[in-house]
Amino acid sequence: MTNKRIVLSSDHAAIDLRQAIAAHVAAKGWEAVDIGPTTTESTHYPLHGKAAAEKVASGECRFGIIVCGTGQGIMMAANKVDGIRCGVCSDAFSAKMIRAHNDANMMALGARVLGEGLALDLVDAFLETEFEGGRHATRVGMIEG
Ligand SMILES: O=C(CO)[C@H](O)[C@H](O)[C@H](O)COP(=O)(O)O
Repeated sequence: MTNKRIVLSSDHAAIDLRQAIAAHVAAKGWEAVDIGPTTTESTHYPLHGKAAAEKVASGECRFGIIVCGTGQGIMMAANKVDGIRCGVCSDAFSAKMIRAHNDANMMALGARVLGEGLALDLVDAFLETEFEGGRHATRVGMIEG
């Protein structure tokens, strides 16, 4: 894989977890493109989900990992950007399957849902799983319309 960049963003609810994920993926050999925010001042998750999604959709980054309180709101915002397939994960099976069957290019996590250890395991499961293609490619194509 030539593009080893992962964009990370969050809202105020998830600064610490986002920064822990950035350090974790960098230690695994990825280039972490952390687009903030850097303070815990209250902000709006749609802005940060969209900004990260645009870096994936443009090809600048291979994957995106986005975090808010639950992961749900920032996932909804990211999925509004053409070409983005983002799922919220709280378990390792789903983190693998959104890659294997759905060719997800982004993952959303909930900082008010997950402990850091589990969140980092989910990140690893996502990044270490390849898309299986075949019948799943047909279905992913149907998502794109
Ligand atoms: O958008 C969310 C739900 O999907 C996130 O959990 C946000 O982080 C949350 O709504 C922020 O809430 P706050 O009371 O403004 O900190």
